[in-house]
Amino acid sequence: MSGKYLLEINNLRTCYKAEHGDVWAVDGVDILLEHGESLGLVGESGCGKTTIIKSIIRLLPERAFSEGEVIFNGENLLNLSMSEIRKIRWNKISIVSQSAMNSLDPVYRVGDQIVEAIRTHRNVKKKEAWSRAEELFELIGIDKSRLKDYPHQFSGGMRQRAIIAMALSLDPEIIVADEPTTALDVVVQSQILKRIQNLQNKLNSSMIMVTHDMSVVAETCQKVVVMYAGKVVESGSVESIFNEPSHPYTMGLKNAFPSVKGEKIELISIPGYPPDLQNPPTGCRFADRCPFTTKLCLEEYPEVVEVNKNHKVACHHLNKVEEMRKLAAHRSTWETTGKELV
Ligand SMILES: Nc1ncnc2c1ncn2[C@@H]1O[C@H](COP(=O)(O)OP(=O)(O)OP(=O)(O)O)[C@@H](O)[C@H]1O
Repeated sequence: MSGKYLLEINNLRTCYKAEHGDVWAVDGVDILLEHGESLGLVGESGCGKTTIIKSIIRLLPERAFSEGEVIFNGENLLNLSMSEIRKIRWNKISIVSQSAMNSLDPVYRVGDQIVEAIRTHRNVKKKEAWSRAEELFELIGIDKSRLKDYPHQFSGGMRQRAIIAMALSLDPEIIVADEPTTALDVVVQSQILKRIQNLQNKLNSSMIMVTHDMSVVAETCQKVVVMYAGKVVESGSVESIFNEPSHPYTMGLKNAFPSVKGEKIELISIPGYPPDLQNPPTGCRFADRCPFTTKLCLEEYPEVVEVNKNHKVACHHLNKVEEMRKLAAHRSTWETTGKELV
């Protein structure tokens, strides 16, 4: 273990080479993850969240490449050979993905699949691996007798918990949960998120939670990174970002999801769509959807400024942030997108 950070992503840029031109889906992203910390990577569909994860563990398609640094335990993962990266994937950085529920093989008992996963990476006897699987089922709250069941005998929520057990089976240093609960109903979703959070605390592993839902982040994370169109627009502690959102996009995202504390707030969605990443604007990428856009926003990409301890924002209008916050809470504000309101 070296350094303060377990994972340090510096100026990560990832490009997909498509027929009609290059798509820089991730464009200059910095992320710092500390030991034992849980970080929420949040933003609308298509903003580059999954691309960041695929870049970290080098699972990009052939016609894609990354630049920059992804330092994990002192090594730049982008420079490792495929055989070296395979030793890290799953073993040290494990993924619970969007489609994980379908990744259990229907013809094998769930327990055997966990045992198999453990024994592929660790030189242990079957019996020892089975005890580990029992221990993990206890941790995720499923009776160990159910290890003998087939996946179809599990509910969706149980299947997802079994996948989490599998992801934890090798004591990874980082658990990446990529939209782990989107396919589940709200009640099960909340139970699973609580469980993930408890487990992460108990095991003291670090976590990256990828989601489009701000309330999921509020429930499970300590730190937040808000992405928009391939760039980080705001990052900081959950308290800081929720109490004092400083980028209009974060303010908009907060409006769009029900409060986890159950406070009644009016849900307001952000009108419009993110820009085409094949031809991104020169200025702030959120400018054409932002109610506070000025000429400067259209012309120059804003610098990242630290507004509070470890709370960083890329917006030209931080001098009027309080006024923006007040206005952003009203639906009418978002109906005037593109007109200088402050
Ligand atoms: N294989 C690919 N070839 C070309 N472009 C791609 C490819 N995969 C993703 N993209 C583009 O990269 C951008 C980022 O996609 P990515 O899947 O990382 O976003 P995301 O935030 O994870 O979205 P979602 O929440 O929908 O998964 C999108 O504009 C997408 O169209």
